[in-house]
Amino acid sequence: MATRSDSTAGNWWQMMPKVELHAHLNGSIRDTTLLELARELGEKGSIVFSDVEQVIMKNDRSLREVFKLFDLIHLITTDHKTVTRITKEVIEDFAAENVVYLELRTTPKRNASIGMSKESYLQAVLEGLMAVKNVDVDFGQEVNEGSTGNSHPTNDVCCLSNKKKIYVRLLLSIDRRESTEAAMETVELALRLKRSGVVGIDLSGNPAIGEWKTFLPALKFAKEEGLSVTLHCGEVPNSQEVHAMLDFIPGRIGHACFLEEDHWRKLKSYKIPVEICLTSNIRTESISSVDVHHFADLYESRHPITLCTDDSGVFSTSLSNEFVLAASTFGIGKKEMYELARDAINFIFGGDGVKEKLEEIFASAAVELEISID
Ligand SMILES: CC(C)=CCNc1ncnc2c1ncn2[C@@H]1O[C@H](COP(=O)(O)O)[C@@H](O)[C@H]1O
Ligand SMILES: [Zn+2]
Repeated sequence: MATRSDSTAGNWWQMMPKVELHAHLNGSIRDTTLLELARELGEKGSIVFSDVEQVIMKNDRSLREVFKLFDLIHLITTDHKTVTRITKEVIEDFAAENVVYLELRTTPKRNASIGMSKESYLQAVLEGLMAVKNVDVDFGQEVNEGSTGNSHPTNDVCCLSNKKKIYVRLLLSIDRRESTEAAMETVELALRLKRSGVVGIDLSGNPAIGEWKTFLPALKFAKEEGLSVTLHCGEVPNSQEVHAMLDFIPGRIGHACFLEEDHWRKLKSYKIPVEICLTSNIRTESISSVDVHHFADLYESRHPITLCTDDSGVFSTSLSNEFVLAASTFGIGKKEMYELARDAINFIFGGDGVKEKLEEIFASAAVELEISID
């Protein structure tokens, strides 16, 4: 894998504030970290390092291979200490390229052999947010119930003025391998952690596995209880499921690669925002080449869209890189790309207070970026 700090992204694109709404924690892991952890496990004899190295270093991956890689990543990363480390690094990496608001999603995992429950997995993620040192992280945690003071403290409230700041909110993913009960457990966990920055639920995992009716009760419950929901939708051809997903009217959908004409009509009439992951779709061959990507049609028809990385580590990309790719492929100017980045504020699952702050950040960045906003 190439490194994710991409020299082609250029400075202006890195400087531009960005909103990332579709990033999987374990897919955003630094490849240097993944290799280091794999080497350690190899030395302990738990895995054969050279086998792992081969899978990690492979650049083009089919859908099946991507999910094989995820199983491997989970084998390497899933203990509390490592989850904390990865979370910390992922936040630092996004903040370094001026992502100012990040909705980070992850699948709470249970691993009885190391005493891990879905809840303790999430605690390890929260510790990762707290562990970030070089950036202020506002993760929406309400510490002092009933207090009229700052209900959104950061990891380090003492030094706010000197550091970059990133707003981070969490989405808990339901894996398509899971049962209705397991999905429900994740939603209940999300509800318990609402005060710790969890704002919604995602449905992801291998799209060739699982049935919509298995997840629907948990997703309905999430919606009824005020959690926002985003769905991986149309990653493979599955007309019935796409219809059912759109009729659920989720807060957003991701990918939308295999939608047919009547799906597009429905999507547009419901105005459901789409998380666009260009590099991911090309790498997994869901879309044959970037110039025929549905981004173009959605952008031209002014449908709500937002550019995202999906798995910046696995697909060797960055959000700045996704903006460069869209701008160069579709011939879109900097001002329009800035507007695309800014308009993603409308589709975040975080509250109105955060939206206002983000509007301010974008407005002041416009001056620096020499963008004149009307
Ligand atoms: C192959 C292909 C179409 C990839 C597109 N992208 C994805 N589609 C569906 N689920 C995903 C994708 N990328 C990551 N995930 C989910 O996110 C997990 C990794 O992050 P985490 O462990 O939840 O922190 C994966 O195991 C998988 O369940
Ligand atoms: Zn995804």
